[in-house]
Amino acid sequence: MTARQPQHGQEPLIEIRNLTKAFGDNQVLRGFNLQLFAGENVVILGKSGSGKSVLIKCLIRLMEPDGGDIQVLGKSILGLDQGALDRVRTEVGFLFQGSALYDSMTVRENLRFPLRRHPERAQGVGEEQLILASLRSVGLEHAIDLMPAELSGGMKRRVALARTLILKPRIILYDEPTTGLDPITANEIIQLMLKLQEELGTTALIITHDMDCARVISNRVIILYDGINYAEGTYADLSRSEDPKVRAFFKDVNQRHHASI
Ligand SMILES: Nc1ncnc2c1ncn2[C@@H]1O[C@H](COP(=O)(O)OP(=O)(O)OP(=O)(O)O)[C@@H](O)[C@H]1O
Repeated sequence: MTARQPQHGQEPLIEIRNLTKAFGDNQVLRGFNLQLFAGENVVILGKSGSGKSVLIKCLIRLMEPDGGDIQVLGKSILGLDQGALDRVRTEVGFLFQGSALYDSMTVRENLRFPLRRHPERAQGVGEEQLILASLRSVGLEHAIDLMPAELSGGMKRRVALARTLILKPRIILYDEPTTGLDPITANEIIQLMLKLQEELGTTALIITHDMDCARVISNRVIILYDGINYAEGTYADLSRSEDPKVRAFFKDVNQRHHASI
């Protein structure tokens, strides 16, 4: 399966304008811009320490930016109070790096957790039905009574994804979705992400180091370099770029490619 081409609507679901963030003298974001349109998978590539996590944390206000603006579904989120922010967060699901399941809870209880914070999502359907439907969408209905310790790494990632999906977010932020998985399991997660894009029409912003993931999943790639959106394009376009900083990202991939022909 390959990434479905999105229909670019008029309004981006997320728009980041001129975002800045520093820690003392360390100016991490220096005017980052991004538009995320309905139905697309956008990958942000950046080397270690370039500010990818800072960017995604600002996007859900786990961290306050110093300047710029972040609009989600047409509204600036920077001035929102906690209640309004919680409502926005039901539209923006976040898949944490490493799954972050509660170890002392079963899969069912892990999935019930977000519903307790947002009971309105289960109204008229019922918690159990939503939990089952969400597990079904990741192919893990049978794991409902298991504990996280009984799951493989790939299953944990899928349960975490089901927990994110249960609130039916329009946008999913994936933080390194394939890190720590073997190549076969990583590919299963990538295929699942594509299936969700296809079947549920989700829109995704994906932070990754994994060039295979970026190649397969992305409709568009943005390179975060020196605190800005340094380069942008399809994976295929960027992989042919003459810019030395962009080429550095694709060097290993291109070498592998040339070695195999
Ligand atoms: N809470 C913080 N306090 C001080 N400095 C921070 C904080 N969070 C991040 N930084 C700094 O911001 C910079 C960017 O960090 P960030 O974690 O966003 O990088 P990254 O691109 O996600 O890296 P990686 O790919 O290794 O996860 C780093 O120099 C880091 O030390």
